[in-house]
Amino acid sequence: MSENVESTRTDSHDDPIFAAEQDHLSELYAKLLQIRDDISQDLESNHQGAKQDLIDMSEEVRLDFGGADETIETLAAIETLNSIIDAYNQYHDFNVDKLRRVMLLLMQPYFAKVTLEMRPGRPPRDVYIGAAGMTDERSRPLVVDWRSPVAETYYNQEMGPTSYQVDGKTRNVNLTLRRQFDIVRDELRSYFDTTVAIQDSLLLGALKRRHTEKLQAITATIQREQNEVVRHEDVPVLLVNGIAGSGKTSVLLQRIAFLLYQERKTLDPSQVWLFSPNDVFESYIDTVLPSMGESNPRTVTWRAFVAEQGAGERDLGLSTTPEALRRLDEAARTLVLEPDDLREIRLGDETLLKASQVRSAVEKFAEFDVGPRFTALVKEELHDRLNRRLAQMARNEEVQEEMLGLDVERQYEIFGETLSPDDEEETVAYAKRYVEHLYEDAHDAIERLAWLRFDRIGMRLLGAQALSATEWLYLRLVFTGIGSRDARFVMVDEVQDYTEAQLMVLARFFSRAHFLLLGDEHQAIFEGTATFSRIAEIFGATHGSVDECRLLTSYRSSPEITELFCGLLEPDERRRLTSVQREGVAPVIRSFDDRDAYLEALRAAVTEPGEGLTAVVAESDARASWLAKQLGDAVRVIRGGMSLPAEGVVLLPLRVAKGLEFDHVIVPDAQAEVYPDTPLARRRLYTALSRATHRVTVLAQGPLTPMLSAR
Ligand SMILES: Nc1ncnc2c1ncn2[C@@H]1O[C@H](COP(=O)(O)OP(=O)(O)OP(=O)(O)O)[C@@H](O)[C@H]1O
Repeated sequence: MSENVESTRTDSHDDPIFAAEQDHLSELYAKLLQIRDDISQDLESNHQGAKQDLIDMSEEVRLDFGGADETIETLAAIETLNSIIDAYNQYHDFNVDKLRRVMLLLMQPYFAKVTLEMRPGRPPRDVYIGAAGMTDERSRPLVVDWRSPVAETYYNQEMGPTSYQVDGKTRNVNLTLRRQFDIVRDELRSYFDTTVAIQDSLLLGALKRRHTEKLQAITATIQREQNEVVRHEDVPVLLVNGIAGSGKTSVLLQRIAFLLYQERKTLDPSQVWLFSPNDVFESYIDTVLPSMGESNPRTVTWRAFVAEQGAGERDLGLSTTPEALRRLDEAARTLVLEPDDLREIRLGDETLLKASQVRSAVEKFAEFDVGPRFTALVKEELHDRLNRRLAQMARNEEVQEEMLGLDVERQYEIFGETLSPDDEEETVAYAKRYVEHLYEDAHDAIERLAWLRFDRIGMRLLGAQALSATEWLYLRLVFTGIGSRDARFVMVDEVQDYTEAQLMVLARFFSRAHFLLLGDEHQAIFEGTATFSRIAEIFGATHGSVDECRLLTSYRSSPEITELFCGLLEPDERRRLTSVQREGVAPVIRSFDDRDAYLEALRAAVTEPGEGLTAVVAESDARASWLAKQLGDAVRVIRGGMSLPAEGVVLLPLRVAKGLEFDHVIVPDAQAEVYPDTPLARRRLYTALSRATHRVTVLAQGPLTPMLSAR
């Protein structure tokens, strides 16, 4: 990064600009406090009002199920009561949301201001940008949300004529001032004016701070290349290739917050899926979105996804080849289902549709090739047959008696009313609802395709002894065409660690969703994973087009560390990468001929007093166990499902360390034997070293890996 040009930093109270900005802040803060108090009071009085109304109403309502008339009256009264509660809730939700935004802003009302000439000749307008938006009582903006269209002018980092997009239209404006603030509550600590936006003073301040055990939102300091991803137009697939520490995970979370804001009327967080590498990582990122006032999306690992889909007990399928999936696709075209490929529909001990009935439903559509249409037709037929069977059961007197013998509470639970059938016909109608209630899972089983033995079919098609989870999921997709109709966005972090077959499953499972795929080819730490060009081909085939972005600056690591891990890359590539300049410590790289000296150095490194969190990143799980024995209490072993401590020394295998960061990283076993000069070992070493923010210690037991030189 080049040097900062014409930037001022001030914290002097003699500065009139500082004084004016502090005045503005104080005034705005008072308004925010007022808004907070008004809403709380409103909520409280409404709550009390609501409480009183509800008490009054509920006292009027008598639960009287004596006869048909009384029952109807009681139910009507309960319904009125419910609608009152709903109305309060809606009003309440709006206020609660506003209160949430105010509380967020009271911690830091804004972090930047842009002054814009909206139209030539008109006085310029100051726009203050914060983590959330807030208007005053006359609906004038006090602070605008960082995701609002006009805030783009801040992130664009273009002085003078610039533009932003509103509803697909470009608005041209003139940016005359871009000011950043360091604010805590109502106290202005300093401000920075950037006339030529090159170096970001706020960014340097943020990077100097020691990292915390949880990832932080980067809202105030999103950089230009990152903003292109965060605010990217909605495309079917966006593939981001970024070096270690370039903010991929951060950008991913900001993008989710951006989408939730932009599509707030229609997008629910549950329609956003986030695939993360492991559950330590899941807990590392779980406070970022809530700190921005948003809910977390559905976060899953591949393992959890597979289990959720009912394929959990199989081999995860990490060695499944794309050819195997293509063979399934092809073989399915001429597949003739055999009687043993089908299964009866049962619930507990009760068989609801016999195997012969399932078979005849399948035979009815034998002229269709196996595929979504065939499956939909058979499912419909099975639902019909099940309905007929349930109708038959409803005429059974034993069932009717069982129903009439239900206690009142259970009747209410099932029917929303108590039973008082007048005649035989009505009794049968109730009994129909009763059996539908009892056996509703049978319809689900039909939907889930429980009548197909995928393992048997797949094993026959592939001539294999067993199906992997990947193959099983894919075969089911051959039958259904799609997995999720509900998901709208699927984000995959660390995409370089997925195999082609896994990605083929995801692309097809979420064929209607838009994808954001982020990764770093140099961090592919497993054998046999997909290259970026293959990733683009796979998603191009299912989604039509793939847009690509690059992130080339490292924000995590000091220049010394960035130089060390970038030194492992091809010279061509290395030249394009940069890091943010700040003070750093030279890495320590040492090798030892004898084991005792090595262990002594390792123990010294882990017990050496240091700030923050230190991680010993072991090359494999086996090495992590060996090291745990050697280092004993000096380190805390991190396993799946745990979260990181704020400080101290942890020991974890590379597989778990990926995606995380630490103040100090110790890479043990850096001998040639463990890290030979192979492409895979190079990527593993690059991944381990790039976890460090400030310090790196590399220790080898025997000759050092040829990829590094001692220093
Ligand atoms: N614009 C930014 N402002 C402040 N900090 C940033 C910015 N971008 C990234 N960072 C910080 O840099 C570090 C690395 O970010 P992040 O983990 O998102 O990168 P990554 O590309 O996913 O890394 P990796 O691929 O190596 O796991 C984090 O501490 C993050 O807070």
